Amino acid sequence: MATALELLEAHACFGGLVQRYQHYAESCHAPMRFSIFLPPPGGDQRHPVVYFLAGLTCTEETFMIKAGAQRYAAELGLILVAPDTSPRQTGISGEDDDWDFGSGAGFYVDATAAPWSAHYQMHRYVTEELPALIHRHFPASPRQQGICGHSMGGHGALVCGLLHPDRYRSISAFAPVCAPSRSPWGQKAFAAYLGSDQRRWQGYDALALLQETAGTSSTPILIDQGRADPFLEGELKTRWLEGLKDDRLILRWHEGYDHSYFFIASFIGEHLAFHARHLHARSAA
Ligand SMILES: N[C@@H](CCC(=O)N[C@@H](CSC=O)C(=O)NCC(=O)O)C(=O)O
Repeated sequence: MATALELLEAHACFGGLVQRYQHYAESCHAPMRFSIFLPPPGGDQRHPVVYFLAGLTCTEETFMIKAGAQRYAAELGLILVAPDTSPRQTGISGEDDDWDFGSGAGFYVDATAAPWSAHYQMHRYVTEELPALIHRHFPASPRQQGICGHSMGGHGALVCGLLHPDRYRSISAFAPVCAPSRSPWGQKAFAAYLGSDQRRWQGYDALALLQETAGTSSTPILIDQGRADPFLEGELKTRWLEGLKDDRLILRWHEGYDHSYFFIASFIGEHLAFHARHLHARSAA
């Protein structure tokens, strides 16, 4: 049976449309919300899709409201999809106690440890259930998907893209948590969602996956990082990527930029152009 989509709001935007929806997610056994930007319609044309995974404390609204991405997506003919960052109101004890854990902090993993495993299946939701739903209900091209994210969502974008090279043709990230199994945010989340066996964490660690897939995957990756980001040394570990010498990876440093959406807004146009270049190239191939 096709999933019912409940429209929560809709706004005209740059000749296209921003909409926000709620639906029941089978993977999370919970209602989930997402925002979508649909570019101006072009006949029967199906559009490439860029998924944006937001960071800690964000919702499905944050990117659509703060990043200023719609002007670029309208020009490039891209659909943008921004899911919420976790299931909410699941009834799990303590889910709302911390800003960096539980609600708003799903870390884009499939939890294996109780009680989180009952609902926190964000990896499957983002990589399987949501794309299937988007392709069913919107003029999206299933073979032209890119994925982008910020901070916790930057980790999510790198991990989803690296684990599923067949599903995502381009990957980009702003200030990603590059090695969550060695950062306090990631360690707190992974210990609860995946259990204490740290070998399991490696499957969701972008740095480990970059090393593991070097030479076997060619998905292009763009990462932007501000040098004035207060989380750079403690949480993000972006400098560790510099040693990789990975041909897939473009890592750009920006003097004076911090961790905020002002940083994202400054470079989102270049990220979407990067995705459009690779996704449109695929359509022609
Ligand atoms: N509340 C925290 C800061 C939370 C924060 O900075 N969240 C970032 C993502 S951090 C990594 O995933 C964010 O995107 N916030 C939303 C926004 O609108 O800026 C604190 O007080 O330190």
